[in-house]
Amino acid sequence: MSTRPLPNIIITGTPGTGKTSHAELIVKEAPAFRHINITDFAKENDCFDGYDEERKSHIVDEDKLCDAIEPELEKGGVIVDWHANDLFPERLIDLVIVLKTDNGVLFDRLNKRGYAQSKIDENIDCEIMGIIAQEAREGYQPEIIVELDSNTTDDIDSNVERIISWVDTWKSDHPNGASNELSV
Ligand SMILES: Nc1ncnc2c1ncn2[C@@H]1O[C@H](COP(=O)(O)OP(=O)(O)OP(=O)(O)O)[C@@H](O)[C@H]1O
Repeated sequence: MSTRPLPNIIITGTPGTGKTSHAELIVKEAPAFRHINITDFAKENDCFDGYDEERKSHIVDEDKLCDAIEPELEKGGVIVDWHANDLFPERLIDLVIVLKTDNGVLFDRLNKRGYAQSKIDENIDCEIMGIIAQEAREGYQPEIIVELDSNTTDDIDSNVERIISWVDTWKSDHPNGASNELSV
């Protein structure tokens, strides 16, 4: 039976909420983890299926992506960084962090990136409606989903501290790792 010695954690949220900032700090504090930015991973593993001109973004072939990432998740210790979250196999995911940012703060971050107004509006609407948290609830058990504020750099520090402390608890609860098989 294959096991993972470290948990897999999804860091998700509307674009600009701070997924990459959190993932990078977690890996700095806990170097046994690997940060996988799904946009980069999809590019490296040829998982794109066309380009959305309107949104100016690549369309990901989710089946291909799942096939490519599954062996990585089976090894454990992956921090998945992506706005979509419910396509990763539930049996391989231990914690889902949904980052939330106040509208005004998010607007400033996206505006600073030079996003078109339509793209800013789309992302702010996504945040207001809680689309990403809803998606997480559809894909995973409620007890592994945690919503955290990401408005300030102090939030990043305290969130990362909380996540590292959760990892320590997970490790003591799973001295032999977690099973990669589906539990029935
Ligand atoms: N909690 C925070 N406090 C202050 N600044 C933040 C915070 N979170 C993110 N930022 C800033 O907002 C910008 C976007 O952050 P980041 O790239 O981490 O977001 P993201 O969710 O990974 O975005 P994307 O989905 O587009 O990759 C960066 O300039 C980052 O420094």
